Amino acid sequence: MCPRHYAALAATPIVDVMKPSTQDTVIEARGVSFAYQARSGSAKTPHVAVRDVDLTVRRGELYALLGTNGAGKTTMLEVLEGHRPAMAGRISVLGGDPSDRRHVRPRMGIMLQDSGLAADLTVRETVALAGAISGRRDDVDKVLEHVGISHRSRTRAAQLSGGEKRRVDFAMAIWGRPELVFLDEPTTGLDPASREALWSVVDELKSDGTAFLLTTHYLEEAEKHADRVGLMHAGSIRRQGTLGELTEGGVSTIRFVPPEAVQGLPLPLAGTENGLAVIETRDVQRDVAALLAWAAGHGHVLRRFSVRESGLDDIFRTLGRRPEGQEGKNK
Ligand SMILES: Nc1ncnc2c1ncn2[C@@H]1O[C@H](COP(=O)(O)OP(=O)(O)OP(=O)(O)O)[C@@H](O)[C@H]1O
Repeated sequence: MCPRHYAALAATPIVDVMKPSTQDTVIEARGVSFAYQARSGSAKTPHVAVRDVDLTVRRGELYALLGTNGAGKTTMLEVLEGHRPAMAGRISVLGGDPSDRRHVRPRMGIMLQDSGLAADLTVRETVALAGAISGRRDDVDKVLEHVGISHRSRTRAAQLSGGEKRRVDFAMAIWGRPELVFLDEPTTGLDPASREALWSVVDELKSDGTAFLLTTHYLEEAEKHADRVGLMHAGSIRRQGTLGELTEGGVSTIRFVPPEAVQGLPLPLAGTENGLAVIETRDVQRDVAALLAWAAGHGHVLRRFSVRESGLDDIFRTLGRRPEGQEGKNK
């Protein structure tokens, strides 16, 4: 779409509901755009935060929407949650219009970046109240236990730590095991054990068929738990696919402390880093085998030997580099 088209977006908010392509499709977005209206000043050009995004999330799948700061991830989530009307494109969430609260509320859980808990309510009251409004049934004590916050059930929200508040937010989102859960940076502020506990609940619900749409800045969490990943920059999805598809053909690195007076390495050195020799490879298995055979044959011990596969962070670094207008359309 041309910039002039985007300039017209803010005048015509629409929610064009589409029929999902398959029975398993929980979220389907085609060509979705959203622009924030300029509030003051002479410039009336809206700020396009999401442009022409295609995205599909299927039953039992975790889709991670990753990207640079200000890329438009939260805005896209808010459109799909039904909190902001898309200004172009077509959407189906749970087979209907995400702004139709009666349709989606009983089937969808949302963990916002900052939910703003009522300071005066206890943990138990907060989760029970959110559960009652959700239209889904569950047992408050079981839910608190499930997310590891039952020891604070009688504590008022105002007295909770940041990480404890996140667990309460998570409890409200998964109440009643919804079909679809939005997680906006769910593990920010959680210690490593609490993160692991949250992911084990997500994995369990996923295996039961719950679909998740996640945003996070923790790439390693997306690498570990996402079935598919979309990488966003400046409002568009620049790359989209499984981790394998996204990292295919990427460069992996082998590192080790070079043996004294090393000579005749079977592979070229890419350089050294903090005293470690670094070898870059596109065929890890072949090159690791060659290196270890060489070391064994010459009686060398390769201390601190490690292999780092090409990952999302490698793609991330190149995200902002693609010239505007030349990026491929997401799948
Ligand atoms: N209420 C608003 N009014 C105007 N512009 C906004 C508003 N909220 C967000 N924006 C702008 O829209 C763009 C996308 O913001 P958004 O919060 O969706 O990005 P994000 O990818 O979630 O960022 P982050 O990773 O930093 O949380 C940014 O340029 C931001 O400044």
